[in-house]
Amino acid sequence: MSEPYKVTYATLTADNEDLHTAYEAGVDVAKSWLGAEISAPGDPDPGDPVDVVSPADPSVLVARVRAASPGAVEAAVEAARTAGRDWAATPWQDRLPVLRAVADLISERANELAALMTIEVGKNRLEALGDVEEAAVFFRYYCDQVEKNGGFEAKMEQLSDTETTRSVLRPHGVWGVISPFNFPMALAAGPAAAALVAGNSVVLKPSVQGTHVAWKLYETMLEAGLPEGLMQILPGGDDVGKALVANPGIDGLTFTGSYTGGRAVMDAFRGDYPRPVITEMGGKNPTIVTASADLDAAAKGITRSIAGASGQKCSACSRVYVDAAVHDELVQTLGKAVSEVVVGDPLERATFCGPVIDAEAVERFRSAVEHAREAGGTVVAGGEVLQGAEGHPGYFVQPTLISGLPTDDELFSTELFVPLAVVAPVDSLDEALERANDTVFGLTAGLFAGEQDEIDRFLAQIEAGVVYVNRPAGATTGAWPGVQPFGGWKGSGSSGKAGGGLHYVQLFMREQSQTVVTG
Ligand SMILES: NC(=O)c1ccc[n+]([C@@H]2O[C@H](COP(=O)([O-])OP(=O)(O)OC[C@H]3O[C@@H](n4cnc5c(N)ncnc54)[C@H](O)[C@@H]3O)[C@@H](O)[C@H]2O)c1
Ligand SMILES: N[C@@H](CCC=O)C(=O)O
Repeated sequence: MSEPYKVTYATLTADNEDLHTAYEAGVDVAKSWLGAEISAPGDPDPGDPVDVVSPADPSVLVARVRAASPGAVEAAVEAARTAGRDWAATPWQDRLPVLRAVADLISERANELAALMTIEVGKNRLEALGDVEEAAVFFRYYCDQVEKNGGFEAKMEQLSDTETTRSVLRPHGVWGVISPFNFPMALAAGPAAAALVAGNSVVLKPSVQGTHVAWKLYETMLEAGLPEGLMQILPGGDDVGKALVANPGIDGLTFTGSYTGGRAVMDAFRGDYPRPVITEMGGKNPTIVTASADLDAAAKGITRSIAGASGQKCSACSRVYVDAAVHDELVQTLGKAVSEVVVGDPLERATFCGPVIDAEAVERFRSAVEHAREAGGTVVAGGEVLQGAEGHPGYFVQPTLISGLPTDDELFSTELFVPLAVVAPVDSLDEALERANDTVFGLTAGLFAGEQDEIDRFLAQIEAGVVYVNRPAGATTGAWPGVQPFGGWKGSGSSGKAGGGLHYVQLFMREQSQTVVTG
């Protein structure tokens, strides 16, 4: 019997046979779920059916999704408000066991949920298992935070013997949670868990392209014993998200997705008084490599962050600034590593890079490569669209590295969300830091360097919320709750507090100062 395994995004190899056997059994279960019809529970007037297909093979129907009607949005918010009253009044000590049971049931079902995710959004098995386990860990971590902080209730100083004051963090009410396609379990579960742990109820609007996984999360939460009504789900696209944002019954909102979507949500979430809104948005994440760096480690970490989840992580590395003295050597080593990435059916054990999500993403890739060539760049590795080639019926592209472009080229500033990075030489760490920071984004960043002084300067000057030094498991990717709090600066995130960190649950609560005079 081999050792029990735990998959995180930093898991480098998976030679544990039990893991693969269990995942493959999960594939059989997930296949039996395919083709489900999904609409908001009790919706009398859902939208026309939209087919969600597998990006690895669009002939595979994953789910037929009918968007929530305006009436269903109203009903979900109202039901969440009603159920939320009892939940908010439930002592935190009684809320936590329910949410820990949710975490345990998610972990128990990890293999079938991960397999469904592989089919629905194209993640390889380790990435998908990591995504599911991260969802469970979010529930556990936020429960632990509430417990460690005594439910965020504290006695304050006294001005007289007859007066006592407590500071209490209390829930807001109903939270809207809008989630993206690329972490269809973890990034729906994370904000939902924090809201629920804090005593709120939740209305979830997942991405259309991750609807089936989000639906299974919803079902799992109910089956684990979450009180009826507390968690609502609204299938559908941006219009359903907009209807949720416009609903005056929403007391707080989290949005995880693109920069444009996040900015639109922040503008639209207005009402008679300000309500909390947390937006987690895109990235254009740089890695800096100095002349003192271990170039093999750099090539490994950067490759994982270019090609992991097919470049569809907000944390993906898409820019590399390397000291001119080692530029050619790094480009050669990195180019080789990128060209050796195994691209293919994400259900296969050997695959590292599955498909991108849809035809639009393939088109973004194709036009970026074309632009790079026209602008005088060199395609060092990859560059080809594989869609339609032997064994690649879905939206497959090659992980790609491009050199030789000027650093003001658009490929250094636009988030593409495909497995493509540009590399450029710099004359100094100062120049690298200036270029790395010269963006609206500030999500993640990596450094490979051998000198302590370089590490200190990077940590002091880089403008990003999640930073890594000398990390072959992922130059810019692979944060884990309780280990690396994950949140963006600047245009990558609005709250300045990070998911899976020490200060996140508190964002879902508001402080009440309670002074009581006796005698
Ligand atoms: N910072 C983070 O933690 C983080 C994590 C994951 C993904 N992302 C970012 O998300 C993007 C990829 O995900 P995506 O393509 O699903 O993003 P997206 O912005 O297209 O959609 C995200 C969600 O928002 C909804 N939505 C979009 N516009 C809306 C609007 N105006 N009002 C209400 N709802 C709206 C969508 O239906 C979906 O559920 C990338 O930019 C990536 O960097 C950021
Ligand atoms: N938390 C993930 C990224 C989530 C965004 O897509 C990471 O750290 O790589």
